[in-house]
Amino acid sequence: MTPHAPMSLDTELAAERAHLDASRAALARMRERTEALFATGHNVAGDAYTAETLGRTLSRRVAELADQPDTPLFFGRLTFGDEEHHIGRRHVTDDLGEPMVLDWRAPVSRSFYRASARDPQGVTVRRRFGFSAGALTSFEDEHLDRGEELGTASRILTAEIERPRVGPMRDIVATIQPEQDELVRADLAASICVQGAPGTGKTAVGLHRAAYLLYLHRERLRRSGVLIVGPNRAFLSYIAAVLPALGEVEVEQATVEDLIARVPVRTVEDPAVAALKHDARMAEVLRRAVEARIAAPAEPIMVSDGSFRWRIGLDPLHRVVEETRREGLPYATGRERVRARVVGLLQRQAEARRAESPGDAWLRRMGKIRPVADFLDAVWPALTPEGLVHGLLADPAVLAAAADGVLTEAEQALLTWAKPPRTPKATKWTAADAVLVDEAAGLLERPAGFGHVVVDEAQDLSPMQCRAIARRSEHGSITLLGDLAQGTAPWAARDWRESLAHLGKPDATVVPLSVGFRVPAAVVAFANRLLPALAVDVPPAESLRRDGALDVRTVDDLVAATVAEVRAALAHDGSVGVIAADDAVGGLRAALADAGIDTATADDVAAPARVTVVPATLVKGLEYDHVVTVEPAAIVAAEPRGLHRLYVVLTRAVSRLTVLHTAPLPAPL
Ligand SMILES: Nc1ncnc2c1ncn2[C@@H]1O[C@H](COP(=O)(O)OP(=O)(O)OP(=O)(O)O)[C@@H](O)[C@H]1O
Repeated sequence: MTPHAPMSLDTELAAERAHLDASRAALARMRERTEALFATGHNVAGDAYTAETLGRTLSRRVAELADQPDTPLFFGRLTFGDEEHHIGRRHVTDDLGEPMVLDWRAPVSRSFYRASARDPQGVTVRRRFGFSAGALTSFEDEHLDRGEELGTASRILTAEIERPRVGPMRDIVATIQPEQDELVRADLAASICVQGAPGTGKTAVGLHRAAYLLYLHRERLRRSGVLIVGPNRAFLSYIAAVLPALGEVEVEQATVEDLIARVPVRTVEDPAVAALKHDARMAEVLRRAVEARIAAPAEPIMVSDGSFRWRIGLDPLHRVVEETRREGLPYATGRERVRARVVGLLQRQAEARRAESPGDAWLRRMGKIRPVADFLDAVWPALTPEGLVHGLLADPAVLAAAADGVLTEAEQALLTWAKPPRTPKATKWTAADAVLVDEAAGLLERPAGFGHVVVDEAQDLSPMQCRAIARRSEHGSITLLGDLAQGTAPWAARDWRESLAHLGKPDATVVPLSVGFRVPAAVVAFANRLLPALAVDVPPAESLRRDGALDVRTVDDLVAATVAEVRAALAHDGSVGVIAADDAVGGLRAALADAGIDTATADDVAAPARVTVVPATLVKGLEYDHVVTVEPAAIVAAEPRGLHRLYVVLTRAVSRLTVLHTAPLPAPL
């Protein structure tokens, strides 16, 4: 588009609306063309494989081209001298292939986020659009060439930040801030760690970075994949719609528990035992346990092969095992390497005696022939990850051998089962066992890795969980997002360097984010009173939001006060989150139901109910427009890192926070 002559605001708004309509129509035609191709795909493809690949590509493309009527197709416009570009969620071209809307990730769009009066990057005017329910309602211009710049004073940014929240998380493409954009557009090769106070946009940055990388490295990342790791299912369902809204429909989103689910978790165990199993020293114990399964050859191999007899003596067998061990391959690969080397020795004898090279069938037969199989089972037996962990925890002698000098005797005693289950199958595994089984699996075989992994709420990962992610990102990069102040797990990180080392990315840069977009200043100030007691070294948050309200009240009857507070909150727009200690949730839900107020659970983001009652342990990463926190003292008392939990709870509010208590507030407040 070329810029028009100066117009009145109304005419200009009308022109922009016309461009929006035309862009929507063009997008619909792009989609129709793809759908038509999809319908005829199997006719044009030469063979079944091509047809299937084409079908998959096209159906993905159809999904990517979906138009969400209530999200604007573009949200900005850049004028570079006599050139103009609308910036939106995806490329839209007219029938001649001319761009009508540029994808926000395109190189040109970068200036929309980064240009400033000081460094205009060729931009003369930056325009932001205001929207309501998909309709264009206003715009705001910054004449960068005249030194005009609104920064965070932008009305449109303020309106977006202060918008009453409802339902699942939305994308922030229209208002990504420069320091966020720098992280979003960091190189694929760069692993970064973002330390940010609550509501500084860490989750948003991680999701947009995934979308950006997929745009820039489409083919490569489609093959290797992008993974988002979040703390729990409620969180994952809360963020699930963001990437599809940006046209990215193929990103895997999982909890660490999903990722490592090789054995069913059927029971819980003593926290001290779990903490020990999450300790990095367990990696060394498991490594040694695997190594201990490799034995020195004790007998030569004799094979009868038709009229021939082959024999491999102890010396060459020793050399085969030693050489393979030194190569440091995953154990299962090593086993196959030993097999291949033994067969190679047989082959050399056969060639010498028969003066011809034996064929593939012979090689395969030798690989499986009894004496060779017996030899392998004796020196390099087949192992399963769960068999290995079972063997370790069931037998104090096996554990002692592997843990000598690594774990104390008391720790070893803590680990071994008092009543060992007879088989791995009969074992009632715990969540921490699953972590050990995954570590064992990584020693046996390298898991397929992802091209990029985004880890949210990373402060709660244990060293062993970090290692599980490291195995899946060995040849890729990571974006680690978290806040040390919000660490609630017993093994929560106190220092990002340590987590990064366990993640295999010791050199990643740690970048702070400190401007908060969620929590109003008054609420941040209240929550920040907890910081000195949390024993972490993090920069405190400052809020962009001057609005919002905080109300801390002593009440006589918690349940009645909660019901009354929720009823009052429902007079406003936006979601209401009631957050209480886990064991108080049932009672509050019942009381609200008795009062005729429908409630939802945290993992049901599509629920029509505006009120959600959330256990304190599930609320990490979520936000509600109005938060009612019930009895902070009970939240703190419920777990060892209860003050950290309370800090998380108090920083969930977007507009208003009400704190109701009967017991005195925890001391730091
Ligand atoms: N640049 C932005 N423009 C508009 N809204 C933003 C921006 N950055 C963040 N937000 C909004 O601020 C809120 C908090 O963002 P987000 O959940 O990503 O923060 P977080 O740092 O992950 O918080 P927590 O530590 O609590 O998990 C969200 O509603 C998000 O959409």
